[in-house]
Amino acid sequence: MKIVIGADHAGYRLKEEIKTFVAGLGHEVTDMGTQNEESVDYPDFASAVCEKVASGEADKGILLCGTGIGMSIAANKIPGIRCALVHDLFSAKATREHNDTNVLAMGERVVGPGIAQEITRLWLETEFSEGPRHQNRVGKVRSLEEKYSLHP
Ligand SMILES: O=C(CO)[C@H](O)[C@H](O)[C@H](O)COP(=O)(O)O
Repeated sequence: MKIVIGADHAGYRLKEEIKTFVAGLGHEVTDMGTQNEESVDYPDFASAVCEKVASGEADKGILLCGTGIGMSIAANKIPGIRCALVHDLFSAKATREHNDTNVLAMGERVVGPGIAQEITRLWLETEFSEGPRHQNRVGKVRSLEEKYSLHP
């Protein structure tokens, strides 16, 4: 898969770990920065990553910041993005199966690199459950996006 990854200063070190890990799984990884621990603003990197996913240039995105919260809030503002903030293996699997998430957010100040790698592996390898109830619900999420982008 084509994976695009990005982080702010508080997620930079975890980004470097996850980038190497994902490339080692055989995926093509594009790094949208940041490239050091100097203070930057997470929405800039959330949008850089999510625009590539929303346009179809990348299959999935991974975002890292201190908590993952700011990244996930910003990512979910972008049409076509379903981003999950995940810090456990159960949610990593469930959010692919139930929500068909296309962006994963994690917090470097919350989880260590070992669990973050296993979350990433499970999230990347889990398919969306094609069951009609999940398709229906994801369809309703898309409808909300259309409704509120027309009537902010
Ligand atoms: O989620 C976040 C903000 O909601 C991120 O954790 C940021 O990385 C965090 O705010 C950075 O904080 P800092 O004090 O500027 O390092």
